[in-house]
Amino acid sequence: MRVCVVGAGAVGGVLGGRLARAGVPVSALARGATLDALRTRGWLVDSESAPAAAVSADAADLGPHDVVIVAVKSHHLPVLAPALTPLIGPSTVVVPALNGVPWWFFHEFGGALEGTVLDATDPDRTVTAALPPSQVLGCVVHLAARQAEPGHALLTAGDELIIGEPSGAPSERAGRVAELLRSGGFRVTVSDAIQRDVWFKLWGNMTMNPISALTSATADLILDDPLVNAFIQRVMTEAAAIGALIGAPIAQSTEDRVAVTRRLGAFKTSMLQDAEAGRPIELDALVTAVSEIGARLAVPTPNIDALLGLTRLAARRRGLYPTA
Ligand SMILES: NC(=O)C1=CN([C@@H]2O[C@H](COP(=O)(O)OP(=O)(O)OC[C@H]3O[C@@H](n4cnc5c(N)ncnc54)[C@H](OP(=O)(O)O)[C@@H]3O)[C@@H](O)[C@H]2O)C=CC1
Ligand SMILES: CC(C)(CO)C(=O)C(=O)O
Repeated sequence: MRVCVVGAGAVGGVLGGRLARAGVPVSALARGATLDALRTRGWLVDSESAPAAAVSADAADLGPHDVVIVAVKSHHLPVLAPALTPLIGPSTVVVPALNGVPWWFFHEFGGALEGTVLDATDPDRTVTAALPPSQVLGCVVHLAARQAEPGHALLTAGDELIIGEPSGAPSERAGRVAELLRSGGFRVTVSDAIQRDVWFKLWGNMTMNPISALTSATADLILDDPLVNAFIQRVMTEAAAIGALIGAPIAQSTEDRVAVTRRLGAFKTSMLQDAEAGRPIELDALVTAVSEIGARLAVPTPNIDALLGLTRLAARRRGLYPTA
C-alpha cells in the first residue's frame, strides 16, 4: 500500500517514520527544513530511520496514493487542501490525523446537522472539495509527539489510534488501514462511532489548550485555580450538551475528566507550546467550531464564547491568529 504523509511534523513524522520502518513505502509532502531533512536522511522517528519513498513540496511530483495521512495543523488546510488534489485518486483513503472538529465531521453522521460544513474549519469549502468526505476514514490520535528538530519526530507518550467510517458502518478499507497502522506498531481500534471519539478528545483539549495559551500556565496551575477549574467545567458542560444533541454523548462527568488531566501534572499543552514558539494556534478547530455548532443548533454557549473571545483577542494581539 503506498502511503503519503502530508505534514511531516510531530504526528506525521511518527506515523510516517513508524510505517516506513515497517517496510511500507511512505512518501511525504513537506516544506522547508523538514523537506531538506527528509530528502537527506529519510524518515527519522526516535532513533530509528527509514528511507522515504519520495519527498516533495509539490503534490504533482508525488501523484495518487492508496492512503493519504493528513497531519498538518488544521488551520493550514483551507489554503493547502487545493494543492493536494494530485495525491487523491478515486480510491484513495484520506486519514486525517488532526485534533478538533474536522471538515468531514457531519458527513453521514445523521441528525439535524447532517452534511453541514463548518465555516470555522472550511470557510471557502476548499477542504471539502479537495479532500471529499466520502473518501475520508475518520481518525483520532491518542499519542503525544514532538519534533526534536525538522524531520526528527519523537513519540513521547501513548501509541493509540482510533479510526472509523464517518457513517459508523464496518468497511473493508477501515480493516485495511487498521492493519497498515498496526504494522507500524500502533494500537488501533476501529470505532463504529468515530464522531463520538472525536468529540470526547475535543472535550478535554478545547478548554485546557486555549486557557494555557491565554495564561501561559501549565495544566497543574490551571486546574489548581478554583475559579478557572469551575469555568473549565462550565465550558465542558456546554460542549457535552451539544455533543448529546448531535449524537456524540459523553458518559464521563466533567470532574472525572478534569481529574484525568490533573494526574498528568505540570505539562504544557500543545497550544501553549505553539504560542510560546510564536506559531499560529489551532483555535478554530478546537473552539470556534464548537461555538458555531452551538449557534447552528440555537444552543446558547456563553462560556464557550467567552473562552473563544478572550483567547482569540489575546492571540490576535500576539500575531498568533488572523485579524478579523
Ligand atoms: N503533537 C501531538 O502530540 C499531537 C498532535 N495532534 C494533532 O495533530 C495535528 C498535527 O500536529 P503536530 O504534528 O503536532 O504539528 P506540527 O506542527 O509538528 O506538524 C505539522 C507539519 O505540517 C507542516 N506543514 C504545514 N503546512 C504545510 C504545507 N503547506 N506544506 C507542507 N508541510 C506543511 C509543518 O511544516 P512547518 O514546520 O514548515 O510549518 C509541520 O511539519 C494537529 O491537529 C494536532 O493538534 C494530535 C495528537 C497529539
Ligand atoms: C494533552 C492534551 C489533552 C491537553 O489538553 C492535548 O490534547 C494537547 O496538549 O493538545
